[in-house]
Amino acid sequence: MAEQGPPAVVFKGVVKEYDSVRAVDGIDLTIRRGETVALLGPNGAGKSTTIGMLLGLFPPDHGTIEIFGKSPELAMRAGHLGAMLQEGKMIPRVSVREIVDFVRQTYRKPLPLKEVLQLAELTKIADHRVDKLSGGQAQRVRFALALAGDPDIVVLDEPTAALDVESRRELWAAMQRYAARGNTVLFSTHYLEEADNSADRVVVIASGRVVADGTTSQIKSMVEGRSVSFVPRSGRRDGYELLPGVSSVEFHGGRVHLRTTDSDLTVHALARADAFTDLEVSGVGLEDAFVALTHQARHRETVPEGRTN
Ligand SMILES: Nc1ncnc2c1ncn2[C@@H]1O[C@H](COP(=O)(O)OP(=O)(O)OP(=O)(O)O)[C@@H](O)[C@H]1O
Repeated sequence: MAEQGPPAVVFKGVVKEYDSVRAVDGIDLTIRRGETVALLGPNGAGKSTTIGMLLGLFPPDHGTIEIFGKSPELAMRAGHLGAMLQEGKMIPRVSVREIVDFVRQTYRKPLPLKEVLQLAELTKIADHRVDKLSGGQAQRVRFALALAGDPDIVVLDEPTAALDVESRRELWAAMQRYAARGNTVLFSTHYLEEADNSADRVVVIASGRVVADGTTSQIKSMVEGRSVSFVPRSGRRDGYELLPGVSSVEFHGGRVHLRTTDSDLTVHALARADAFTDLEVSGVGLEDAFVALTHQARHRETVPEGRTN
């Protein structure tokens, strides 16, 4: 689809500090209209702070943020943004239909009630009381409230935290229905699998910076190679770094874990030395890529200026 007008979101050199903590440390990020983007990072990476500034809840200390070319405050007032933040208590004694309809009516151009209920998969439980719902159903109600004003962009801060697998699946299906209408979605998550399954693009944040940005397969390929692990036949713990292809060596639980750029060469050399039992060779998953990228970012931080490794 051709892009019309300014991008959905543009961050330029955005910095936010709390006392001595630099929560966001120079983020540059453009999100195109219609993209579904996962903001992926460990605890304390700066995801919630980034989302808070995007929603205009507090301003950056440095840099600029534009939503469709407008400031976050103006974009929020114009109804471009819908948000689902981490946990909020449900009002007791009202039904799903009543709360969704109430919130709809606070907007100038809300989505039809029937459509909101369908998008969030709430039609069957529209008459249930909101304080009697399961965790997953309650999250879908929060999602419906974020959609009620028909926003162009919906922002979800760790929407599936504390949900079971089935509830997560239902919430992602609801989100994908909304994205399929051409809307832009930005969500934060710790669940690497969710980013892999649900997002067009993954932005990895560590220590307040973007450390990787691409499709999940691009991010995986940034951490090249495969993982080879085995139980050493002789109990030997040294010399593995000299094997062909090997880029790192770790020991856990009685096993040797090698990362290698050429698993065939590495395994042949191990076989010639009759060095292993219980061999496993696997590709690098997003989990491994994420840990390695975060580690690289931390390493760069601790390397004195002028050094390259
Ligand atoms: N109000 C605040 N006052 C002081 N420090 C804060 C405040 N909010 C966040 N921080 C700090 O800023 C850093 C980034 O926090 P933030 O909540 O943005 O990360 P996050 O990636 O969303 O983490 P989580 O996944 O745990 O929610 C952390 O070091 C955090 O302790």
